[in-house]
Amino acid sequence: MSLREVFSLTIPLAIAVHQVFRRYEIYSVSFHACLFLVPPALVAAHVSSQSHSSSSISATFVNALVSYVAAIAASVIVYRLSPLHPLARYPGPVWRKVSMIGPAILATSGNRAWAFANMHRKYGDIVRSGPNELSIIDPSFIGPLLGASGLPKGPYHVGASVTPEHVSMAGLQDIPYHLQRRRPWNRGLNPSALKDYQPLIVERLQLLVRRLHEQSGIIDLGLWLKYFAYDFMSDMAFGGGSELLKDGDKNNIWSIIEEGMVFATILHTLPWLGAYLFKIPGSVKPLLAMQQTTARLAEERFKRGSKTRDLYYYLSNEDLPDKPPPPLRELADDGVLAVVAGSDTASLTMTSVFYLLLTHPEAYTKLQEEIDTSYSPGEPDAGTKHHREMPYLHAVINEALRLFPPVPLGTQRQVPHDASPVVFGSVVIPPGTSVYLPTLALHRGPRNFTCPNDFWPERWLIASGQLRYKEARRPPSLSSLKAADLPDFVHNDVAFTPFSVGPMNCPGKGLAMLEMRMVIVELVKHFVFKLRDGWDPATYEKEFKDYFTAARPGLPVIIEPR
Ligand code: HEM
Repeated sequence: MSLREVFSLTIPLAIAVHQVFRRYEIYSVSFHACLFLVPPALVAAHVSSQSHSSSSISATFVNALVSYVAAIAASVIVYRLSPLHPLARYPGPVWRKVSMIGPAILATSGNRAWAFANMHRKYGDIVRSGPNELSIIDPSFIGPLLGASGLPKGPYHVGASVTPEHVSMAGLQDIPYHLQRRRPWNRGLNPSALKDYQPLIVERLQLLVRRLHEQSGIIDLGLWLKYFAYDFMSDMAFGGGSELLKDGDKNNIWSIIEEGMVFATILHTLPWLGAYLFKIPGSVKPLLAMQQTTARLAEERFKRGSKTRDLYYYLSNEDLPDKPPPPLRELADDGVLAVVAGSDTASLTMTSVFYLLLTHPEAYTKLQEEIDTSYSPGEPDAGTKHHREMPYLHAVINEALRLFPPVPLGTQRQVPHDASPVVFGSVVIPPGTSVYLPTLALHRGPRNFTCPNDFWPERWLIASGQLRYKEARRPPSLSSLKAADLPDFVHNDVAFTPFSVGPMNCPGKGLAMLEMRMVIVELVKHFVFKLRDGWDPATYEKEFKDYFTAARPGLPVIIEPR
């Protein structure tokens, strides 16, 4: 039988299989193997049984397999670029419409969130950022898509999990199950739980201040903030167990987290790839190292039982004696969430705050004055009672979160495959579409914020009515203008989403804000920081990378006690 006859069977088969299975997202190697191997095997068996030629069944199978896979690939590409695709009406780069492989390669560079911002500048508010993915920066979509009646999480976390059953609470796509798993997190991060965590911050903060006093010359402030954040997170989540501030990072825990997040980001982009890589020993070593390390912390904590009311006290239902603890597997899967969400994000924001203060001396002086006025010299360390009277502190933190959001792209949502399309006016989001509302692009969009790329804490005071626009200190790009020539002041709070929005947003916001305020106040009270001479401040923005949570360069500073 000729090749032409083999093709006449495999090509229609490939097109039919593509049309049936394009509606499903199945991350199973054995399922994929059946899908790719069984049809060509059937063709080869059929052709060989009919043929009197001398070519072997294995040669026929190879021909059938190659033509079948090539026909599937062609069918996928043609369909994705065709006007028949449900997202055909949305603009976007062709390479993104064709496959997620290009976006996954881009993700390795850490420039994903910046690329989304650029894409929106070129293509507008709604961009097709993947074959079945939209990115939207029209802020009026934030409430409907993320709010109480919003969409479930997208499939991105599934790819970075050892199996689809080992997804942390943050990646659960089934809304009722997600909200059920979320309840103990809400209890463990509510204001009454925070009262128990506050003394832990104080203790670690005093140690941080002591350790910084012992340093001389140039230090990496970012590294010390990572040590602090990790030690505090260990106390808060697992009842202790980490001493980075005392001993340094001997077990390379921060490298384990940072390398693991790079892999996680690639697999977020190509969730099906995870199903393969987790089966190949050594191929996702950094990601496995991160997951195994964090799962071990959670398991050990669970076995120890609670000594204090830490986060796992709530996650294991120890606060609800009538309720049995959840399975150990769930507690272990959430370990990564406690560690990454609980330490990486807050330490990043504190580093951004100091970077911004040190590159904007006027703002640094203003914050120092506010802190010095609020806290009298003899006052006990690390009190929080003045936080409410410190608008500039709040403004500086917000501005750091705006310019350098710790989850730069935000998180993914998806219209379920079996749901109806989501319709807003003329915009239709078909079933199976993943959606991003990219945080960095929203935060740096001129339609949402005046001079969006400038560090200008005063904007928050103007927006809250505490300062008049025309009388406020201005950012460099407005400084030469007369008051009468100033552009309208734009400040769209809805577009400020560092902690996301709705019932699946960040439950750690209150804790993060408390921790960040306490640390910034204490450090500014105790030390004068100066950037190391010769360090190029542009490095920070250049090296601020999106690996789901953000990676950042070190912050080399000289410190002197005040
Ligand atoms: C500056 C600090 C922080 C920022 C900017 C931040 C931001 C975020 C964002 C954007 C999400 C995604 C929410 C979504 O999918 O809609 C998230 C989720 C989450 N964060 Fe935070 N976070 C911070 C600190 C913390 C802290 C200290 C904790 C405490 C452990 C925490 C715990 C969590 C948890 C458990 C989730 C998953 C929520 C869910 O899926 O229901 N975060 N965070």
